[in-house]
Amino acid sequence: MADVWQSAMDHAVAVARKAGEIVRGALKDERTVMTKSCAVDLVTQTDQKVEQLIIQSAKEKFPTHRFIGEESVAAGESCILSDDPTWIIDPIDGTTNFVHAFPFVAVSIGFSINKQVEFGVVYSCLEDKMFTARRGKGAFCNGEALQVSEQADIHQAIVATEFGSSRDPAAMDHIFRSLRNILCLPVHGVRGAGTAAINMCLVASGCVEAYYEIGIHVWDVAAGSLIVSEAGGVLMDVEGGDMDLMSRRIVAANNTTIAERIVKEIVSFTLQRDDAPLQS
Ligand SMILES: O=P([O-])([O-])O[C@@H]1[C@H](O)[C@H](O)[C@@H](O)[C@H](O)[C@H]1O
Ligand SMILES: [Mg+2]
Ligand SMILES: [Mg+2]
Repeated sequence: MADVWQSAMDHAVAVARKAGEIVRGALKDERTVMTKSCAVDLVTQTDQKVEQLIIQSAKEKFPTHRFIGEESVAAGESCILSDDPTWIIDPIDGTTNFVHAFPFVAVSIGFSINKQVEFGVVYSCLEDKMFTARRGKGAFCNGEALQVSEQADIHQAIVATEFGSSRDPAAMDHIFRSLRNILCLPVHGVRGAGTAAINMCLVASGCVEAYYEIGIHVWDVAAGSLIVSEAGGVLMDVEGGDMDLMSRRIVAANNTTIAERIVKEIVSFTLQRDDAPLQS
């Protein structure tokens, strides 16, 4: 049988590369910065332009597909994951990095069918690394197969996380308590690239053992989640159990031992789900 989703994946790779060129070009110009939910939740015209490019080009080729895009949702579109083929787009993951020219910025495109990610594309545009994964077919970086680290001892691990873009004092409290717990296990180190998608690609590449965060959105992690699992890693909720793409929480690790050990140390909290009904 013909591989019906391959042409969508090929298109995602091509448009992510084009988007990356736009991002690299925009770094040469002054960037106009706007804010969304709070003073540190940044967006630029490049985020919006890149999202439009990805959605328009995919809509032309695949008119029946659905789209969830970070900047479209910010503009009031709904964020419901249905069983239909759906493109889940973060046009610039790492907008704060982009604004400051901190060199980790990604274009992230996940594609789901029946609420399951079928392929994921993360283009780390400043490193020129194209991460791809297809369900059941492995994960790759610039065509080379990826494999997670074999480390099972948390004391020998590097763990990635982020502070996110909320400064809600109660949430910060939980975040710092989790961070302290994990640092003091001790682990070898804690790192953060400033982009959820690249952190997940680092797990898939075997450079860090795990990444966790509470506060991410579906567009930050849809593509990366498949890249991690196809590289042999595992996904979990921060309280253990299955990861839920719309729950805004994730643990992505090289194996279950490391994931469960991290879960024990996370002081969890809940946020409004991505698919919560829009408030009028
Ligand atoms: O806003 P954006 O740059 O696309 O995405 C953000 C980045 O991935 C950041 O590392 C993470 O901490 C936030 O939770 C995300 O929202
Ligand atoms: Mg993002
Ligand atoms: Mg973004």
